[in-house]
Amino acid sequence: MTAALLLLIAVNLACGNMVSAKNTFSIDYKNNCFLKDGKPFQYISGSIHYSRIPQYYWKDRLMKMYMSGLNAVQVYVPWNFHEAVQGVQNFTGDQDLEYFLHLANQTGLLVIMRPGPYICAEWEMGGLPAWLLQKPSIRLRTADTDYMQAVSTWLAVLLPKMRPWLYINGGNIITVQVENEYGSYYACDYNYMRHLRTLFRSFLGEDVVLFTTDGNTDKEMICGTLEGLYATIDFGTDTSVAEAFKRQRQFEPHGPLINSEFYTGWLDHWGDQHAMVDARKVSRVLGEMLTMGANVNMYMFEGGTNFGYWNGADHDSRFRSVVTSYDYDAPLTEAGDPTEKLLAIRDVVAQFREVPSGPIPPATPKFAYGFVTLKKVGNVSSLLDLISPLGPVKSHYPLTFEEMKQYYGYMLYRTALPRDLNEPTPLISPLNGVHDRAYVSVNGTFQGLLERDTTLVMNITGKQGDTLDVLVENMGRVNFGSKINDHKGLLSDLILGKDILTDWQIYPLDIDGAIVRGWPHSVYQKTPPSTHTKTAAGPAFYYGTLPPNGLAWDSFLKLKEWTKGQVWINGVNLGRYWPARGPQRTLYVPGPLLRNSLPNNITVLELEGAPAHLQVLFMDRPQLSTTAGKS
Ligand SMILES: CCCCNC(=S)N1C[C@H](O)[C@@H](O)[C@@H](O)[C@H]1CO
Repeated sequence: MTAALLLLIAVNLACGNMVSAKNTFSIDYKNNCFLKDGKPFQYISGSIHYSRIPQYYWKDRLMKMYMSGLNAVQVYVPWNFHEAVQGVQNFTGDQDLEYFLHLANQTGLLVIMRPGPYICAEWEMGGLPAWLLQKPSIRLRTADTDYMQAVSTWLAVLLPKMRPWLYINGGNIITVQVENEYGSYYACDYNYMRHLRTLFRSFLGEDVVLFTTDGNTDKEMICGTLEGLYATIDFGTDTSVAEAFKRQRQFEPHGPLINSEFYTGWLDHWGDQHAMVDARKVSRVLGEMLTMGANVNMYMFEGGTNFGYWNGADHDSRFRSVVTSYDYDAPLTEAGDPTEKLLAIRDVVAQFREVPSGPIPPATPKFAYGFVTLKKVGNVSSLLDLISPLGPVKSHYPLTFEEMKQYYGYMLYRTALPRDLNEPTPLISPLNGVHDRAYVSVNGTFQGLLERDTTLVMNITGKQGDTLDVLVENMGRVNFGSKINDHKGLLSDLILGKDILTDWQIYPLDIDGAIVRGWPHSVYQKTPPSTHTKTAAGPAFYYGTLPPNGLAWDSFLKLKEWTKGQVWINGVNLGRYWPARGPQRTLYVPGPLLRNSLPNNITVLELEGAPAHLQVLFMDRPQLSTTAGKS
């Protein structure tokens, strides 16, 4: 053990007893630790995102975290999860943040709150609402007046809700993070961070511990830290603990050592191999940090799911969308099942604090409901009156999702072919303006696709006047780095041969609204759709029912030999599937969304091509790591 490490250990073990004082939580700079009610306190925490777990299961996950020996949980607040539409804030049901805090409190868990306003988290646009992009020139995560106006309005709603939950006010929130890894962002705008510090102090008071988190490099710490905000770092199992905390000490010579995000696993993009981190490495490095008296938050402890359209994306060399599962190879699986990694972590924690006696609550029961054969409803192009009831907006040039004031999901761009295309003719996105994937049909016949960064040209044929339909999918906005101002739709013109395509009819698609209102089952339950080939390539809806069987247990939906699309069960949007690319091959189906005595409505939007068998399979185990190509 190096001298530096020994010194760090010695200093941090010197955290002595102080005068006890009820409901206080502060930093003891003399003894390099937190003081909770005047006594030394070390948090051993795990990240859990309520926005990725059905409310029904919040208590189950929190209990498992408590029984694992944790004394705190770390929570992000995704702004867009609560305010998807500007000015309409939702804190009910799965958005009931205060109920989540109550359950954590009831379970005996303290809370490290991370309200953003930006959170990264592989979440759509890092938690920022897409309606911010209605001002195309907005400079996100800076002192930009329009951005700060929206942030101030949001925090004026959120932070007063958090104030009573502060530990120093009798609640369970012990510390609050300002922004998120700001040092990783290009802007390095100290006025922005000062604005936020003022807002957080004005709503939360002078006594709560405010902190920042950054990667442990000089540049990140220089741009991410600010006077009055305690600087913490994040790192995983492949970083030297001593080196990392030495970096923190450069910015916080005194006070507790803190790793705010100790990566227990990692995220997956579509097309990746499923990321896994060895449990023995996690245990070893966790033990090393706890031996030094450091405070550690394990990111993630329970990952959950990117339901609906909530997944984010990364854009380094190219755009890479994050998968629906946020399993993260975390100690609790996506479905909340304890793993060997959790047991190994609990054994380490038991060396430093008493872990609750008794068993870890078991995995929730899973059930393999078997096969369901679906029926085709029809091609997207033929169903616009149902899924786009407001009808098209006419525009000479294409409009983006944000200009159309639809922020998530899918949008259909329609125009007429300007001339006969007797030979295959290139349809080109010369400025790489398809964000993110476009499914192209002529007169309802699928002819291929364009994809951001990878497929900028495809060939089509047809006759003058034929209907050209371009269905564009928003695959999740970039959540990290300088490209988070990620507009969606057709951001630039499409060229057909040498002609710029114009005179568009742009259909916003409210698929979720139609399905919540009972479509397509309410329409076709009695009279199945008349014609339609059983399958054909191209964007189309399929539907079926899983019969009730007296059980509403968790399950995993496998769409074997389907290509790419979206699934809804009983009106709930389960998220995206893409078995053609992987690594994820099944979608998590939380038992509470199933009905045990009524038929369960299944709706599938297949974007490229359904298999002839039209079957989907409910299994009792997930498949998150099969390599592409295997089904
Ligand atoms: C591939 C680039 C990932 C950037 N994100 C990083 S470093 N991370 C830090 C970030 O604070 C957290 O929200 C998560 O996004 C985490 C990765 O799971």
